[in-house]
Amino acid sequence: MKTSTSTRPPAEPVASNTAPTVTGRGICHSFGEGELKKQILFDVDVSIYPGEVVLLTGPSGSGKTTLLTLIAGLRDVQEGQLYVLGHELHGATRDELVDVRRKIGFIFQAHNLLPFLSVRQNVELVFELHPNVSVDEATERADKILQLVGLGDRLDYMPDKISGGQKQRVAVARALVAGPQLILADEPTAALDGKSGRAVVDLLQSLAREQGCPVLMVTHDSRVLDVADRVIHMEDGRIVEPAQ
Ligand SMILES: Nc1ncnc2c1ncn2[C@@H]1O[C@H](COP(=O)(O)OP(=O)(O)OP(=O)(O)O)[C@@H](O)[C@H]1O
Repeated sequence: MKTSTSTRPPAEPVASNTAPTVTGRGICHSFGEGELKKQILFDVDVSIYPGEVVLLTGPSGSGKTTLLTLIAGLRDVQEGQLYVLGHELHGATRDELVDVRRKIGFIFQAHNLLPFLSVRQNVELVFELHPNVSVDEATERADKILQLVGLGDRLDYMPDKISGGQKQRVAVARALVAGPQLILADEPTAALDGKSGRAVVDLLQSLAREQGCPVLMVTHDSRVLDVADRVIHMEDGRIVEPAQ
């Protein structure tokens, strides 16, 4: 696995011989049927390389979340080619999609913590998708990553007893705990004040880089633009800035 340190310069050029983690070519996507059918993505090309932090920006409704959920294997690819972590998602079976999702860490605006599970249990839950990881190992790995995100003293707290920023850090820990090969984040700082939002993206950047996996983050938050190695800008379902 590629490793990097905090001294790694931002926007380090990606070696041209590095295989992309994500390659999309000619992706089109529509919602609805018949007369109500509306095309949302038009011929989108996108590449994401190991180790980079890429921001996906653009006005509301421009198709950012649709693209992110396609890459996540959460929607069927209708048209175009989309390779994620070596899998072609167009025409992929359910099992293949589950396999891809297992390798991806997701962070959403609403952190989606389960209110009846403790901080530690919310993170351990990820291993439900990894039956080869024992309960003891799941606990050990959850505790370790929660220490890393600064929540080692909140392991047994319930979500309603921690702050919004801490909840989002639990969500980051959950996204990273299984050693993902790609992190997809949709507006991870939207619900946070400036300081907490900054802490979350800094953490995401440094931890993601330590684990060597790329981050693709949808954001409207101009306060976090500086974490980007690259910005992909979308308008009306098209990428208007070069994708690579
Ligand atoms: N499940 C769906 N069914 C029908 N239309 C949808 C669906 N999901 C999204 N859309 C439409 O697709 C368009 C793009 O939505 P998308 O969520 O991808 O945009 P976005 O750029 O992420 O916007 P925002 O920044 O507001 O989250 C919007 O017009 C939206 O209404």
